[in-house]
Amino acid sequence: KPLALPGAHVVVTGGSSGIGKCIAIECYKQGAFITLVARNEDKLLQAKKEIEMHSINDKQVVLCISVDVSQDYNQVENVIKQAQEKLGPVDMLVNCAGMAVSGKFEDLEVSTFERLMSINYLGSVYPSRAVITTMKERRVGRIVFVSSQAGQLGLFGFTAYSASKFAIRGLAEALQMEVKVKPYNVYITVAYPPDTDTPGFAEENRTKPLETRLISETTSVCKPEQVAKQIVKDAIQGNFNSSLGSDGYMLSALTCGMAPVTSITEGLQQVVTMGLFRTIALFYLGSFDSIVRRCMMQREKSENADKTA
Ligand SMILES: NC(=O)C1=CN([C@@H]2O[C@H](COP(=O)(O)OP(=O)(O)OC[C@H]3O[C@@H](n4cnc5c(N)ncnc54)[C@H](OP(=O)(O)O)[C@@H]3O)[C@@H](O)[C@H]2O)C=CC1
Ligand SMILES: CCCCCCCCCCCCCCCC(=O)[C@@H](N)CO
Repeated sequence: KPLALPGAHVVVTGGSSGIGKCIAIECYKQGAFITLVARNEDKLLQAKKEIEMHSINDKQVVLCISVDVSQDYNQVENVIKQAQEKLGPVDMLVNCAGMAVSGKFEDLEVSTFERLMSINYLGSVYPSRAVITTMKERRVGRIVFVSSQAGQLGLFGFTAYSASKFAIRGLAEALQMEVKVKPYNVYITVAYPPDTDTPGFAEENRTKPLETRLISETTSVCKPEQVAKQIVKDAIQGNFNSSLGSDGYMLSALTCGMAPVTSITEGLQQVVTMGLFRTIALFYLGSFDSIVRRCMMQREKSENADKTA
């Protein structure tokens, strides 16, 4: 039942940087052929070189495609066709292209809501839509969506980002029910990574509100290699949920809702731990509220000091 990566064609959107690049490396190390999809060509070529250093045989190929996954469906469909002509039908698609912008609701531009929804949500719909028919016909396939812990709970500063990451889950839950029926043999995975040390994370931190930073620090920053390993493992296995670390585990159990279970053990664990994790969550929520209150008082204080000065 697990997908065999040797010789498989894996497409990674956002594969030129951060988590996506590490996912590509992880698959390449296990013998896959890779298509990287992102916009900037220099970054793509740089990543290709880096990935190729991990080859395990001399047949392996890394193909680069420069396209914006969030703009035009026909364009996305065309580049996927090109990739399939060169490396064969897509066995696994990893939707990792995405970005985060944080700020208070009233401080975010309206265009930021549109942009994050385009990149994080529609940018996952288009490539998936372009590969699904062939996957169902061939009765082989994995589609991975990279959401976020911020796609499991809403938090201060992430009105635009959390919504776009929650949307991915709705898509994945619905799609999963369409494809999992045995004959199709297509499996959907949603990953919920914590803060991860990537170029995108460094960029996002330059404008992050203090509240968002302090609340996020509840979970520690992970290495992208570690996150990638877990995601690839869960995707190969066909697990619907992919999370990392003890807080990742707790969050996924707590927010399982009507998500499908992959094993009886997973279902039993959710049933047994739900009450306990909700209790723990209430304490976390209390601490988040007090962070927000403290920051507000701090701000008022410094504003008053400015006025008197
Ligand atoms: N780092 C973190 O803390 C976390 C990240 N995530 C999610 O993981 C994913 C990857 O994050 P991370 O590795 O940090 O990001 P990076 O910013 O390091 O990399 C983003 C990648 O996506 C590509 N990309 C961005 N926009 C588009 C687009 N419109 N079309 C095609 N490619 C695009 C970028 O290339 P280019 O700009 O050249 O197009 C780049 O390859 C994102 O979806 C993010 O939300 C989830 C949880 C935590
Ligand atoms: C039982 C309950 C356990 C509760 C644990 C709560 C932990 C909350 C922390 C939320 C962190 C959000 C990280 C977002 C990462 C991300 O996507 C950005 N870096 C954007 O890239």
